[in-house]
Formats: sequence, C-alpha cells, structure tokens
Amino acid sequence: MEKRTTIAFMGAGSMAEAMIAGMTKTLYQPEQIIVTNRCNTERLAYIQKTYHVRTEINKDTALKEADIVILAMKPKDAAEAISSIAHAIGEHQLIISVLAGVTTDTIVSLIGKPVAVVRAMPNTSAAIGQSATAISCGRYANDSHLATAQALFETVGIVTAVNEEDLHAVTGLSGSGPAYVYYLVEAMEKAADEIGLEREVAKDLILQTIIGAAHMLRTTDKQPAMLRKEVTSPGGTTEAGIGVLEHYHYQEAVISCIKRAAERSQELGKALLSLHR
Ligand SMILES: NC(=O)C1=CN([C@@H]2O[C@H](COP(=O)(O)OP(=O)(O)OC[C@H]3O[C@@H](n4cnc5c(N)ncnc54)[C@H](O)[C@@H]3O)[C@@H](O)[C@H]2O)C=CC1
Ligand SMILES: O=C(O)[C@@H]1CCC=N1
Repeated sequence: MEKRTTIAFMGAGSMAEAMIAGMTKTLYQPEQIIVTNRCNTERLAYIQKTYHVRTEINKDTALKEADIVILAMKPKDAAEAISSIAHAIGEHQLIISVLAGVTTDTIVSLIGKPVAVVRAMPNTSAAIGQSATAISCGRYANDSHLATAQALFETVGIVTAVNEEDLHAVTGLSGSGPAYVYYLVEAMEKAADEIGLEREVAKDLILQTIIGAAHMLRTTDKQPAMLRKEVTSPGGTTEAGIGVLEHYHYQEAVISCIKRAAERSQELGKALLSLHR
C-alpha cells in the first residue's frame, strides 16, 4: 500500500488550527498530521485532544517523517524558527509557507538548500472548508509541487494560483478579509443593541442577512451595485442609511484598509529580510 503523506505544522496558532480543523474533516487522517510549536505544551495538548492529531515538542522528530512541512509561525519569528530547523529539512520535502509577506526566496535562503517552497495565503475560514486561498511557487518548486499544495488547500476551500508578487494584495484582501466582515458584524450588533433589539434576535437576523447577501452575490449575475440599488427605494430607509455611510466615506475607508493591509504585508517581508541579512 502506498505510504500516506505526512504533514508537519511548524506553529500551532490560529491559522494552523483552522487548517487542521478543515483538513481532518476531509481527506486527512489525524495520524497524518504532526503539530509542533515554539514551546507551548498546553496548546499542543489542546490541539491533540481536539483534533486527535499527533503533537511533538521536538521539531527534529516532527520534521523527520514529514513529506510536507507547513510553516505557520508569525513572520517576526520566522528567521529564528526557520534557521533553527534548516538542518532537519531535506530536499525531498515540500515546504508550504502561510507566512504573510515573506517571500519564497527568503525562505529558501533561510533554509540554505534548494528546497521546493510553495507560498500560500489562506484564511481562517479553512476551519469550515471555506477558505479563499491563493498559492504561488518558489524558484525550486515545480508544477507537481504546486499541484500538491493546491490539492491540500482544496480540502479547506477554493484555491487560485497567482504570481508571487500578487500575494501581498491577496493578503490584504482575502487573508485579512474575514476580520473586516467580523468587524462589520460587531458594529451591526452594537447598532441593534442601541436601537432596542434583543441580542439573540439581532444575531440571527444579522447572520442571515450576511449569508443571504453572500449567496445573492454568488448565485445571480448582477453586480453588487445593482443588488444594492434593488434594496434602495427612493426616499426610503436604505437611501437614508447609505447617505450616512457616504458621509463617513465608508467605501474610501474600506479601500484604504485593504491597501494598508497589503502594504503591511510588504513591510513584514522586508522586516524579516533586514533581520536575516
Ligand atoms: N491568522 C490568520 O488569519 C492568518 C495567518 N496567516 C499567517 O499564519 C502565520 C501564523 O499566524 P497565526 O496562526 O495567526 O499566529 P499565532 O500567533 O496564533 O501562532 C503562531 C504559532 O507559531 C508558533 N511558533 C513561534 N515560534 C516558533 C518556532 N520557532 N518553531 C515553531 N513554532 C513556532 C507559536 O508557538 C504559535 O503556535 C503568520 O505567519 C500569519 O501571517 C496567514 C493567513 C491568515
Ligand atoms: O494579520 C495578519 O498578519 C495575518 C495575515 C493575514 C491574516 N492574518
């Protein structure tokens, strides 16, 4: 029987957990996944108990049997983390990085060997199989590595291949994107409270409004502006509400938010590079 792929996660935080949650619900057996982190044994015990995956505090042991290594630590910890495991990484392994901003060249250089690196930008909706993930190949990664990474991320959502330089934009848009939606929901909940709706009633109405609007966007051919127009009766409530959003430059705020997040992705990559030099 063909040996099953073994995947080692270097990092056991929010993003790793979202991927583990999604992956163990689909193609992957928990035994195929080994998780390690800096030194938080309590966190590893939680991950093990929740997803029944293997956990390992010794990174060399975790790396030894891995076919795929997923780098899932914070960019600021990456130089130290990657340098400290470089000796245990072999050229037969595929490295997948979900680190915001950090280029595949930086990762290859930290490892110091011609390893195949695929850089990915998923989001935390991976936990329920709904991530929007973009992937890109490093200089030593070929089509087969890309296909392997694509298949892995397809278990937790949709996947699109992009040029590596576009990953900063993707990070600002869909990597951070769920947080923008949650922020909107937070505001809607506060508003509902202030206008006198019960919390539980408001929660259901807000949730279904977001789900309904998302499904409309997906299932109709209409542009968002047209769908908005259909809600907006002349002289009605929506027009009055949108008027306030325009007053507060809502669209400009969202555009600036996404641009700033994309720019921050570039900064994170540059910061690591200057640390490494
Ligand atoms: N949270 C999110 O929505 C997304 C995060 N990412 C990327 O995923 C990465 C992780 O982000 P989060 O999970 O949010 O961070 P987090 O802070 O929740 O988790 C970071 C993990 O890395 C571990 N770590 C630190 N140093 C280490 C080392 N030397 N060796 C092994 N593990 C080490 C920590 O112990 C922790 O388990 C970041 O690079 C981020 O840019 C990418 C897409 C979305
Ligand atoms: O906030 C961050 O830096 C990470 C990358 C995309 C989402 N979370």
